Amino acid sequence: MDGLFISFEGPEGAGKTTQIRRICEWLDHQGISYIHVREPGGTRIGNEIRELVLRPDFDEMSMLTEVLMYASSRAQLVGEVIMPALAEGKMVLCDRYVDSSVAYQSYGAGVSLETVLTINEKATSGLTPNRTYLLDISPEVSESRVRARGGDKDRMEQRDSSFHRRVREGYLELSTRYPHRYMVIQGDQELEDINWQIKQDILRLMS
Ligand SMILES: Nc1ncnc2c1ncn2[C@@H]1O[C@H](COP(=O)(O)OP(=O)(O)OP(=O)(O)O)[C@@H](O)[C@H]1O
Ligand SMILES: Cc1cn([C@H]2C[C@H](O)[C@@H](COP(=O)(O)O)O2)c(=O)[nH]c1=O
Repeated sequence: MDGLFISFEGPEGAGKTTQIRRICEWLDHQGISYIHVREPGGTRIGNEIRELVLRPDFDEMSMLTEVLMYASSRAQLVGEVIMPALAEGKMVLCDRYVDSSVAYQSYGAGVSLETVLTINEKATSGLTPNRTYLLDISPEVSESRVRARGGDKDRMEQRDSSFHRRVREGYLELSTRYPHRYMVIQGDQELEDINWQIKQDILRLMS
């Protein structure tokens, strides 16, 4: 039987990685078999693509190149890691997936929805998550968390506040378009409260 495929989405600093780590610890305790991957990345090839697509000095990168790079990393991840894990009945926790391309490259940067969806349909062979947790935070909270994290901003983090506002709106639109797949969680709640909501939902999905 195929395992559950779960994606985590949201703006920069929304808390995806933090929540996934806690869910992994919980799944370990429960003895539930899972894998945890992130995008872009998750494979040798994907990790190389990640370095390229996020390089802050690649100003000349065209939007089509950007869409194709995220989709290339995804195609490799789906074929090499995600599909085999699901076929073995493992749960897959994915830190970002196709909806990131829709939110960032389409809503944020203006690439047509049709282009992003067509390319990603090919890249994923149509594989869609069973559940998507959208950790929703305002651009102000996002900005302050990214600033507190320190370090240099990557190519996406460098984009202006209107871009990040459109990304957030894009995610919220996706959540209304796919209400059965999406669960929207306010990302500025206490870590433990968010974690509890996700765990309860995973238990429901597994029952
Ligand atoms: N609910 C929360 N309340 C306060 N701070 C939080 C919360 N969740 C996460 N953080 C903090 O916000 C920062 C970003 O969290 P995290 O790396 O998990 O976000 P992310 O969504 O994975 O970010 P990115 O997409 O940029 O990689 C971290 O410093 C983390 O400790
Ligand atoms: C998968 C995917 C990601 N992005 C953007 C979103 C973030 O700015 C970075 C990834 O960094 P993170 O620390 O792992 O969140 O890439 C995108 O624009 N399009 C995508 O498809």
